[in-house]
Amino acid sequence: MSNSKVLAFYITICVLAFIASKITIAVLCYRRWQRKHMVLQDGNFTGGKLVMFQSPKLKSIKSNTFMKKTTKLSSKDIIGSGGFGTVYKLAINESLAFAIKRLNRATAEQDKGFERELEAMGDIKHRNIVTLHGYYTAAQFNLLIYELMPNGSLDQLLHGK
Ligand SMILES: Nc1ncnc2c1ncn2[C@@H]1O[C@H](COP(=O)(O)OP(=O)(O)OP(=O)(O)O)[C@@H](O)[C@H]1O
Repeated sequence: MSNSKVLAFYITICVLAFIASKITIAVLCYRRWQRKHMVLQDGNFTGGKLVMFQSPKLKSIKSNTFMKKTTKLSSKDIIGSGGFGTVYKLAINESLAFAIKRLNRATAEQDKGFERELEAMGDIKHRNIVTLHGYYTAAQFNLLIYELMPNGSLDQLLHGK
């Protein structure tokens, strides 16, 4: 091999190594950023994935505790239902409770509804708008984890149950 070819070979190797190292650093930084923005992330709950956004309220809750209580929800915990799903009250302890909205995944439209709600509510933070704390997604259903409004809806307040 001529000298120029050897030189070109080394330069190519150096450029490729440089690009690979940059990509590795970018991936590691992105993963670190993702971890920082989630309190809990677990892919092992009956094949589903739980994601809780970072908030002081959730710091003390373990993902196992949260999921164990969620799987025990039954019809007696229902606090409402809308066009897309059923809403349950999930009490973690005496001072902490959430509203869990369960959306079935029977149709593509239901999946889209979940994604739309997640995108819209995940981006909003306002004292007059209920906070979305996270979500759980599994093969059969999706859950949206909301701050519980203990006094019910404005509709209920105005028109009764
Ligand atoms: N965060 C919450 N805290 C307390 N109750 C809630 C909460 N979110 C929903 N609910 C109750 O569950 C009911 C259904 O809510 P949901 O968001 O599923 O539907 P909706 O917004 O009323 O209607 P649609 O799904 O058709 O837009 C509400 O009317 C309310 O009574």
